[in-house]
Amino acid sequence: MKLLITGSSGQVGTELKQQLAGQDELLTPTRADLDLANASAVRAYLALHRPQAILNAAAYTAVDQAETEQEAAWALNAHLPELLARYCAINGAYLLHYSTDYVYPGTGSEPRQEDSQTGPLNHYGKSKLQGDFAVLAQCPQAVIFRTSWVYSAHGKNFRNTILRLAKEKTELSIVADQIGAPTPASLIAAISVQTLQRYQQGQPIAGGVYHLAPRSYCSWYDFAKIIVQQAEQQGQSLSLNASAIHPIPSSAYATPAKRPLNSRLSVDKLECALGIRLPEWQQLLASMTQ
Ligand SMILES: NC(=O)C1=CN([C@@H]2O[C@H](COP(=O)(O)OP(=O)(O)OC[C@H]3O[C@@H](n4cnc5c(N)ncnc54)[C@H](OP(=O)(O)O)[C@@H]3O)[C@@H](O)[C@H]2O)C=CC1
Ligand SMILES: Cc1cn([C@H]2C[C@H](O)[C@@H](COP(=O)(O)OP(=O)(O)O[C@H]3O[C@@H](C)C(=O)[C@@H](O)[C@H]3O)O2)c(=O)[nH]c1=O
Ligand SMILES: [Mg+2]
Repeated sequence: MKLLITGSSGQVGTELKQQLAGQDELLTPTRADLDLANASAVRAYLALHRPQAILNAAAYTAVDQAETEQEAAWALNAHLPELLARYCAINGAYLLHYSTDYVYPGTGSEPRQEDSQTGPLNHYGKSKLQGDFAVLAQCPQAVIFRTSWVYSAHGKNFRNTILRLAKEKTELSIVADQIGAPTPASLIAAISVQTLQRYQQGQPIAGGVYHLAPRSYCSWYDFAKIIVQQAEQQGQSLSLNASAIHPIPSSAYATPAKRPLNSRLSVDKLECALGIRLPEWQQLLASMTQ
């Protein structure tokens, strides 16, 4: 099958490319090959290459920058998914799309279900929610994985930021009142491959939104502490001790974009659809070797 992976240099895209290598015919255009913010260039690319499935791992993910670069965020997060979904609907192609916990308002303390009320607090979340609506309106068979707090060995993510800061600083203050689930890009890719295989075997899971994250939760503060403890255990030379990481409320950490406090995602729907049990975040982080 001819597969298009967009954003193949990103965290999720890199893992998808690795995990799908050799199995299918892969199209993995870079930004230099194709500017995904340019709708007519994307239409021409699709018309030329005619993929049979699209894994849309491209996005505008700079949350604070999206407050001022709204047009760029909307081009990638809302308009591109709509265009890809229309192509898939017209051409009978399969679409896997990725979304975020930031589409929810973060109220309460219960895990969110896929049909829970949305209400993004920032422009990144608003643009992603618009993308989700557009995908399902154009192509109801599409699968949207809403994930959270993505990290991988390579790329821009919280784990790499903390590992860098742990070599530069002796004290760190990290928000302890935002709760969610850190998700390795490799897990997202593995579940995506499984979902694609179900489609290829003629047994696709139902179209719609699924939460894709580990089944346990923590705060960014908890996550930072374990990241540093793990680096200490692996013998990395750090200037920061895990006991010098201090919990702070979000109100003490000013950022241009507001973040949700409760990012707990219920993963029952995905576990049931695929007949799997998702791991806990601690177990997944422990298996990171670099
Ligand atoms: N990161 C996170 O914490 C979370 C991410 N998600 C969602 O998961 C998905 C994957 O995210 P992640 O892997 O972290 O994203 P990354 O930011 O790591 O990667 C984004 C990708 O999109 C590409 N891209 C962006 N703009 C353009 C453009 N104009 N033309 C061509 N390529 C472009 C980037 O290319 P280049 O390398 O050239 O910049 C890169 O390959 C996204 O839908 C995201 O919203 C959901 C929850 C959490
Ligand atoms: C570096 C640092 C961050 N923080 C806080 C800020 C923020 O609330 C939290 C995480 O920081 P980040 O900049 O990684 O957060 P952010 O970029 O908002 O992460 C989000 O990215 C998008 C793409 C998503 O879809 C979300 O699921 C989520 O992963 O930690 C501190 O409290 N102290 C620090 O020293
Ligand atoms: Mg970020």
